[in-house]
Amino acid sequence: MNTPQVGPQVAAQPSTSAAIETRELRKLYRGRPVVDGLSLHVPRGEVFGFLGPNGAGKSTTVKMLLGLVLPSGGELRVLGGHPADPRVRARLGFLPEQFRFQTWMTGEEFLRFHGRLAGLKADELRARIPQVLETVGLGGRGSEPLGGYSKGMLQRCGLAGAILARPELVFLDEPTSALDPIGRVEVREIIEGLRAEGVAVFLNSHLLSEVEQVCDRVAFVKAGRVLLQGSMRELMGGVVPVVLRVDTLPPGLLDTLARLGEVRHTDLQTPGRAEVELWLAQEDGLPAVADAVHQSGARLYALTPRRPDLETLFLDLIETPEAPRA
Ligand SMILES: Nc1ncnc2c1ncn2[C@@H]1O[C@H](COP(=O)(O)OP(=O)(O)OP(=O)(O)O)[C@@H](O)[C@H]1O
Repeated sequence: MNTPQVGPQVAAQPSTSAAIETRELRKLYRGRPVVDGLSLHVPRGEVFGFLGPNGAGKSTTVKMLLGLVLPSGGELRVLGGHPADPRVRARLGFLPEQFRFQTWMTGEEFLRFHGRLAGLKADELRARIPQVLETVGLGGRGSEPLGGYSKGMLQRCGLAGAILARPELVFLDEPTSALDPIGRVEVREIIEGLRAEGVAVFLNSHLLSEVEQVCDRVAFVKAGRVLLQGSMRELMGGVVPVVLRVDTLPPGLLDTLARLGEVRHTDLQTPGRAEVELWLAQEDGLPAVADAVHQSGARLYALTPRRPDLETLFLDLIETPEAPRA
């Protein structure tokens, strides 16, 4: 796949408004709240991860943001307007999790159909379709019927459809569920390419490692409420987890490390090798850790800052019965 050129050529309403803004958004099904006072803020050009357990209300939220489901209460603005407005809708892209394809169409026909619905002209589509097929790794396969595509190819084709009309905001619902590891990396690159073009991406994914790598900020939802939202660094309370690997732990080294940060885990299972996970208050603490190891006489083999671990945070939050509300 190539880095996409998908940014808005001419923004319909160039604006400083947020990509998504909701306040106390609610949806009741048969009197039961499934989205229950959801307040979100997603700036333009940001990749936003929307996380939560099954049934948390993620898809319902996305449907409301797309104007496909009517909210029961609260406010929402998408690209500064309402998603029911065709001028706003034309600037949105969407890859649903359960895509139903017209299997008798070829990939190109499918994209032409969606492009025409999005208001693109025939000559624009002639240039644009091969471009997006190339971007999603389907270059040269567009003339084949969708009925003969693999699951991964169909998901790539759906992604091509989502970015075809150069949207300013793209909703991707589990965009890599059918993809192999190479495909996942490629989709990550596409998302990064979208961000570089100033396109906002709203990403629903259960693959937390994927979200961790690509998202600027995330929100955790449970039972239709946001438990927490912020940048990865903010969510971790600003700490920098580091892993250090040494040949041995001389007496006193662990105490010194505990004065520099919080020792979270030690692994002394392997002879001739010790690993310590240390949470530092800031990155500036790293040289002092290296000095402490050196002064203790141990040999330092690795000192690796780690990105915050979303999975640990997710499980902590989701499993806490009365988790705090953002
Ligand atoms: N059309 C509907 N009618 C009645 N209940 C619905 C409807 N759509 C969703 N729900 C209910 O709303 C709740 C939230 O569903 P939703 O699909 O939004 O969750 P989700 O977070 O996307 O879940 P998953 O991760 O499993 O896809 C669920 O309990 C679901 O049964």
